[in-house]
Amino acid sequence: MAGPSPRGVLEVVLRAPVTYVMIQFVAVYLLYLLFRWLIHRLRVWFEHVPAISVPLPTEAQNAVKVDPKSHVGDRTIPCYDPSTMRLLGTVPAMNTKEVNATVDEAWKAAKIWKRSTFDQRRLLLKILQKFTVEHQEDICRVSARDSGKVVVDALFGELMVTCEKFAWLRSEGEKYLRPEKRSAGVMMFYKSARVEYHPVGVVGAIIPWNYPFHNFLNPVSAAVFAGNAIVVKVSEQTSWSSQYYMAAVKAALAAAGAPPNLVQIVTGYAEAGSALASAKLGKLIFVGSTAVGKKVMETAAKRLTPVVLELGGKDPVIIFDNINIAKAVPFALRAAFQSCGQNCAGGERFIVHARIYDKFLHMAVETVKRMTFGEALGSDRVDMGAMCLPGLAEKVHSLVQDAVSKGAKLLIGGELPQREGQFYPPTILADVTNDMKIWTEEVFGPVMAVVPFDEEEEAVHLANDCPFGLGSNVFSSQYSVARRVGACLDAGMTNINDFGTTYMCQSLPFGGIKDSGFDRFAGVEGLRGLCVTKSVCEDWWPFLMTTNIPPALQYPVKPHAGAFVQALVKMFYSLGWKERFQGLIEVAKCSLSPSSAGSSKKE
Ligand SMILES: NC(=O)c1ccc[n+]([C@@H]2O[C@H](COP(=O)([O-])OP(=O)(O)OC[C@H]3O[C@@H](n4cnc5c(N)ncnc54)[C@H](O)[C@@H]3O)[C@@H](O)[C@H]2O)c1
Repeated sequence: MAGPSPRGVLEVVLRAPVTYVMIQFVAVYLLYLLFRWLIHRLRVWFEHVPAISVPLPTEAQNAVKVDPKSHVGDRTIPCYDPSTMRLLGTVPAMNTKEVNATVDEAWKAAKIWKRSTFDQRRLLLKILQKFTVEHQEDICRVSARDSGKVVVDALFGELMVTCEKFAWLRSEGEKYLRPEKRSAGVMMFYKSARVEYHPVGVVGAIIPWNYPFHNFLNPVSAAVFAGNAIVVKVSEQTSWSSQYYMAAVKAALAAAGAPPNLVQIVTGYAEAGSALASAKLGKLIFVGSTAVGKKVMETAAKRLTPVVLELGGKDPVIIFDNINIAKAVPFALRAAFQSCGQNCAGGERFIVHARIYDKFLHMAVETVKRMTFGEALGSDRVDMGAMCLPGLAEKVHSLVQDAVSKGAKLLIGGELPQREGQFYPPTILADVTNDMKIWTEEVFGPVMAVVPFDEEEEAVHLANDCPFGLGSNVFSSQYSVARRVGACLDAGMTNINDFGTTYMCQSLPFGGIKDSGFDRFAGVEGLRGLCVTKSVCEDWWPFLMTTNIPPALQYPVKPHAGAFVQALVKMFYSLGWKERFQGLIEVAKCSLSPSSAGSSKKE
C-alpha cells in the first residue's frame, strides 16, 4: 500500500493548529523587529546634532621672527608660520610629571566611556563631522598658517580623508566591533565560539606635523569609537593649530555628554613623547620617522605596551608605456608635490617605461615651469607653500646635490631659495641611480626622482630596491599587468591606476612593511587593533550537552587515561570513517572500564 505523499504530509502539518500558532508567532516577532529597526532609523535620521563653535586661535600681535633651532628643550614652544618665520604664539612644553597626570585623567574617563553605547559614540562623531564640514575654511587656514601648506592641500590631503573616516566609523564601525561568531571546530562541536572586542582603556598617540588636523583626528575618532580614551602627543612643529583642533574636540565631547578628559593633548618635545611612551597605556600608536619609531618601541617595551609603528615611506610610482600619459602626469605631479612632498605615502621614485620616458619628463617639466610657490596665506595664489620642519629644505637640497654630483640630470628646481621662510621649489631629477642617497633615503620634500625601465621585472626590481615599504602605485592600461606588478611590490598598500586611494578608503588598513613599520592603523584592522580581542566559548545547548571531565582524567588520573585520550583523538581526527568508528568503540570501552567508574583506586 502506498504511504502518504510528501505533499500530503506537508498539508497536514501546515493545517495543524500548532503550526498556525507558530507561524503567527514568527510573523509577530518579525514585525516587532521591523518596527524596532524603523524607530531606530527614524531616531537616527531626525537626531538633533548640536552645532559647536570654537574661537579661532589668535596670532601674536607685532610678531617677532623665530629661530626655531634655538628653542629646542625650552619649557615653552614658540609656534611660528614657516612661510614668514613670524611667531604665532607659545604653548607649554610638558614634562614627565604633567604627561603622567594627563594619562591618569584619561584612565578615569576611559572607565566611564567604555560603557557608552554605539549611538553615543556615533553622536560624538556626528558633531565632529558637522563641525568639520561647516568650518572647512577655518580648519584648513589654521593648518596652512601653522604647517606652511596651501589651503587646497589641507582640504585635499587632510580634511576630506578625516570626513571619510567619520562617515565610515559611523556607518560601519559598529559592525566590526560587535562580537563575531567563529566555528568551534571538531571536538568542540557542542560549543558556541565568538570573539569580543573590548576597549583597551587609554590609547596613546605620538604624531608628526605634516597633516596636523588629520593626524590628530584620525587616531582620536577611531579610539573613542572603540570605547577608549586617548592622549595625543602632538608635534612641536604644529602645536598652535593642535590647540584649536583640541578645543573643537572638547566642545564636541561636552555636546555629546562624554567625559571632558576623554581626549587630551600633550604638547612638548621628545621628552614629552618619551614620557607618553613610558606611561601606562592600552596601546600606543606612533606616527613619525623610522629613527624615532625605534626609540619609541624600546621605551614602550619596558611595559610591554603594544605599539603600532607608522613610519617613513618612499613610494614607487610605476608607469607603463600603454598609459594615457596626459592623464598619468597630473597624478605623478600630485603624488610628488602635494603638501610640498611632505607625505609619508607620497610618490618619491618614478619608474617610467623607456618608451615614454622623455615625453613624460617633458610634460612634467612644462607643468612645473608654471607652478608657483610661496606664502600659503599670502596675497598671491600659490601652488606650493613652505616646508614645515626647520632644516628640511636644506636636507632636501643636500640630497639633490648628491644626486647631481653622481650623474642625475636636474631638469628643473633644485635651488635653495634666498628668501625668508622654509621653502624649496618643485624639483625634477632624471636618470637617478641606486648609488645616490636620494634612491634610498626618504626625501619628504618636493622632489620627483625619475628612472627609466624596459621590462616588467626590472620595474618590480627597482621598486623593491628600497628599505621602505609603505605605499606603491602602478599605472598601466592593462589592469591584469597592473595587478600582477602590484602583487609583486614589497609594500603595505598598492594603488592601481590611481594615487592615494588606499588612504581615502577608510575600510582599508593603513601601514607598511620593512622600515615603514608594522601593524595597521585605520580600517577594520586598525579599529579592532584598538581593542582587546577576547575569545569566548560557551555551551550551545547546555540543557543537552556540557563538558564533564571524563572519569579517566579526573585526579588522581586512571591508568588508562592515556589510552582514553588517544581513542578520542582517533575518533575525532582519523581521516577514514572506519578508523573513526574504531576510535568510538575504544572511547566506549575506556569509558566502561571498571577503573573509570569514578574510583580513585589505582590498578
Ligand atoms: N606612516 C605614516 O602613516 C606617516 C604619516 C605621516 C608622517 N610619517 C613620517 O613622519 C616623519 C616626519 O614627521 P616628524 O619629523 O614629526 O617625525 P619624528 O619622528 O621626528 O617625530 C614624530 C613625533 O615623535 C615625537 N618624538 C621625537 N622624539 C621622540 C622620542 N624620543 N620619544 C617619543 N616621541 C618622540 C615628536 O615630538 C613628534 O611628535 C617622516 O618620516 C614621515 O614619513 C609617517
